[in-house]
Amino acid sequence: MLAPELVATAPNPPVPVPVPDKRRHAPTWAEARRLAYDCAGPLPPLNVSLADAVGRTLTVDVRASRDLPHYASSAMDGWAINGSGPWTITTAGLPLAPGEASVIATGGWIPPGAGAVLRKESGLVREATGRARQLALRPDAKPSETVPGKHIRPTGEEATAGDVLIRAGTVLNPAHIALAAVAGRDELQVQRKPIVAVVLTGSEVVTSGEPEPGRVRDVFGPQLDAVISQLGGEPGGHHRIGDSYAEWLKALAGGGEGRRPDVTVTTGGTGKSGTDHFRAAVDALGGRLLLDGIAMRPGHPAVLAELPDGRFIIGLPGNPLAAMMALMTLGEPLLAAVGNRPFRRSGLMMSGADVAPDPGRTRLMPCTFVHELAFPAAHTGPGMMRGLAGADGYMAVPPEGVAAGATVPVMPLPWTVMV
Ligand SMILES: Nc1nc2c(c(=O)[nH]1)N[C@H]1C(S)=C(S)[C@@H](COP(=O)(O)OP(=O)(O)OC[C@H]3O[C@@H](n4cnc5c(N)ncnc54)[C@H](O)[C@@H]3O)O[C@H]1N2
Ligand code: MOO
Repeated sequence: MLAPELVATAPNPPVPVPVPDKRRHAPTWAEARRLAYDCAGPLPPLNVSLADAVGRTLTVDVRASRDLPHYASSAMDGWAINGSGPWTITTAGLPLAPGEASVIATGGWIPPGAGAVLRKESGLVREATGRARQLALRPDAKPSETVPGKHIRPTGEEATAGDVLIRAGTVLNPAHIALAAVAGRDELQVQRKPIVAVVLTGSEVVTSGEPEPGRVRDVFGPQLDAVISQLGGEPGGHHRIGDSYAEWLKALAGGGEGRRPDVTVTTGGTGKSGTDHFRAAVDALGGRLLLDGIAMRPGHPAVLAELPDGRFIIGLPGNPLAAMMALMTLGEPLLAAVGNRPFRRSGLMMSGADVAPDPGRTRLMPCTFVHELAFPAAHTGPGMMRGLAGADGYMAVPPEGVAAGATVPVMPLPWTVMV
């Protein structure tokens, strides 16, 4: 559905990102995406078992260390034969002299001297008292049944030693894993996925049932791990805190239970009220803000920070749609960079509707794709989920707006394009 402009570029090494200057305008949506990609470098690779390698990206070519198959084998149940018959049946698995045959099963090793395999349906065994059993070609069998090489799978038929079987950069599917097993591998070297922890804030948030007035049902807990996985991350656990500075500091410092995350995503607390502690906690931990606000709506208070230990922190605003648009803007490129994947450029689609100008900011509008046109969805207030739930992607409408029929940048949603 997306236009071919949705192309990828090669990963770049991380580039130094200047500390945001408060006097400067907030970066645009496009600048914020690029900055989130450029600020991070890929994690080192790791070796995993074949079972754990599916869906991961291979980092070194898998080559055949020897010919595949590594021995000539029978393609049929029958007899290995030497010559054109009749044959004397001898012990299986031993070299065959001219005029000898021995029983062989499909996949069985072809003994030295065997020139072909006669399949069971084409042979006739004659019992001979006091003598070895005799094998003959059935009168109705094709004469070609005994030509050299018949029903033999030769050595190296699938690959020659040194052939590249799976290229580095391949996202491994189950058949790749099976091929690696055929090549004798027990482990594969793959790109490590970033571990992404979530810190959910807000003392008004409840996690089950229908909340009282003044309380809200948590929209992030149920969806974030799935989205993180779809963006190429490995969910690293949830931590719920209230609105106190001490809780924020402890949560961002980490060091508690579980694996050390590469990225922490926080929800809420990006505003400038007394209960919004993101910036103060990052500062107290010696971290720096790489980005503080984006010229877009919704999601403008989004923040991106880096701690001295190299951990990235993405601060999502509390408003549900604003948070998810901020995650698409910052999380998608950051996880791509850390996961050694290319930067995803936006596609271009024709807008199905007029969208009015909104000077100074990009509007991120969940949209549906109908007959190659992108239509803004309904129910897309910053606090809503309904519009996003029915959307195919989101439009990034520039400040000057867009007329129906004109092209507009469009991005897929993580669940409409899997990584
Ligand atoms: N005076 C101003 N007030 C606000 C501004 C502003 O510029 N000046 N910006 C507004 C915008 S835009 C946004 S977005 C929010 C950002 O708020 P925070 O990131 O500080 O988030 P909170 O204040 O904690 O919560 C905002 C909103 O989101 C709800 N929320 C939080 N967590 C959850 C959750 N897990 N599930 C569902 N809903 C959640 C929370 O209850 C609030 O309604 O600030 C605006 N205000
Ligand atoms: O911009 Mo807020 O981020 O609309 O909800």
